[in-house]
Amino acid sequence: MKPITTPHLAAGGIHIEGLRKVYGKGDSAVQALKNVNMAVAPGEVVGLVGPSGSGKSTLLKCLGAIIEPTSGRMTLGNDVIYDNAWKVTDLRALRRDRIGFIFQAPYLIPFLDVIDNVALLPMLAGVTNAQSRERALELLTALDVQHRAKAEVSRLSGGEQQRVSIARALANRPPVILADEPTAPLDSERALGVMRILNQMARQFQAAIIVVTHDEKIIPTFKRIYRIRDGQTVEEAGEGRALD
Ligand SMILES: Nc1ncnc2c1ncn2[C@@H]1O[C@H](COP(=O)(O)OP(=O)(O)OP(=O)(O)O)[C@@H](O)[C@H]1O
Repeated sequence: MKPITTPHLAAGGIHIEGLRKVYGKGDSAVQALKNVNMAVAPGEVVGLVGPSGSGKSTLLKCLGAIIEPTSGRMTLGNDVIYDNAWKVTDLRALRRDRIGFIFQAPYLIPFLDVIDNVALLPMLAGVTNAQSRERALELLTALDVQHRAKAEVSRLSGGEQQRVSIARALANRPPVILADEPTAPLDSERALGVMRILNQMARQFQAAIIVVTHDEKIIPTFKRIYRIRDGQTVEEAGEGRALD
């Protein structure tokens, strides 16, 4: 096995120590996460890989402040988010402003055009409409779909919709992006295309990106992988196969 290169997280990134999650109580309790340690630096894309039932979704939901862990510690940049209890009072604002989500399906809003799908989150966060649209257009340009800015989402190809959903995840400039099986339905070429984009976006916007995947096509692209099994993570060096 190759040596591990855990990034130093002097500034930014996400850091998790000894995270545990128990569902239920007593005899029916399930220890979904037993001891998860993870560090992802700004600009880095890591893989989170594990068999069914190993705890990937639970970890992603804890990271995304969708469910509450049982114990442990999570920091985002210099801020302690969770330390045996939430340390942030407004979890909705945390999810909206500091965490970007990318799913297997794009889940775009059908009655908004492309640019407003991306601009909506900054608008909800209090950015003016004009600035939100400007930011959305900048992201759509970075993702090479700016020519579709005024289109209805139903008129976009699947690949274009996926790029718009990546732009939306970046719209509030979150320090962390959680991607849940973003390449599962795609063929090899398109899957690698999405990974190329995620790597570019991580560098350009200094986001720390965590990609949950089973997809053998993209696993060689990661420089670092967290394997999760029975609720525990083990870090290993990936192949980091060049994407460009
Ligand atoms: N709401 C819940 N209540 C009780 N147990 C749960 C709940 N959600 C998940 N679990 C259990 O926690 C463990 C981890 O589940 P989790 O969904 O995180 O795994 P996963 O790796 O995402 O699996 P998959 O790849 O099949 O989606 C499993 O044993 C599962 O049955």
